[in-house]
Amino acid sequence: MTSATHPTDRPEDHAPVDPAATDAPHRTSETAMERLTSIRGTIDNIDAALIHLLAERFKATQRVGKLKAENDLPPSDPEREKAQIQRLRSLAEAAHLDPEFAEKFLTFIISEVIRHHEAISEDHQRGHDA
Ligand SMILES: O=C(O)C(=O)C[C@]1(C(=O)O)C=C[C@@H](O)C=C1
Repeated sequence: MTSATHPTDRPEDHAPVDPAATDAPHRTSETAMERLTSIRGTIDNIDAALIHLLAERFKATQRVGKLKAENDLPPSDPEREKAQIQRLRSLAEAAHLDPEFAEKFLTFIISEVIRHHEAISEDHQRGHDA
């Protein structure tokens, strides 16, 4: 088997390569402050991407919240959450990210989503009771 087709060579199995994170010889002429600034540029780009991804995720979950309220479905789905946690823990392991952190992060986001679902459901009920 060639290395390109090896199952562990999928790009998603590796942490993204940050060229500013290495101590390659060609970078030794840079000062520590220049390197710090360069790495912080990468961090700022990643933080921006995370915000955009979270905004898209919350737009999708707002649609789920409305669908659930209109169809009398409960705000939370523990079985779905169990599957999501298992999936993200294994993705985290493959990406060399702490799976405990990945689980806490997902649980934190989902608890906020459930709060939104409950608010949508209460609004929906109020609309029907009025
Ligand atoms: O998939 C759902 O049923 C959702 O409401 C979305 C979501 C999530 O944020 O991923 C939120 C709450 C549920 O307990 C499970 C998953």
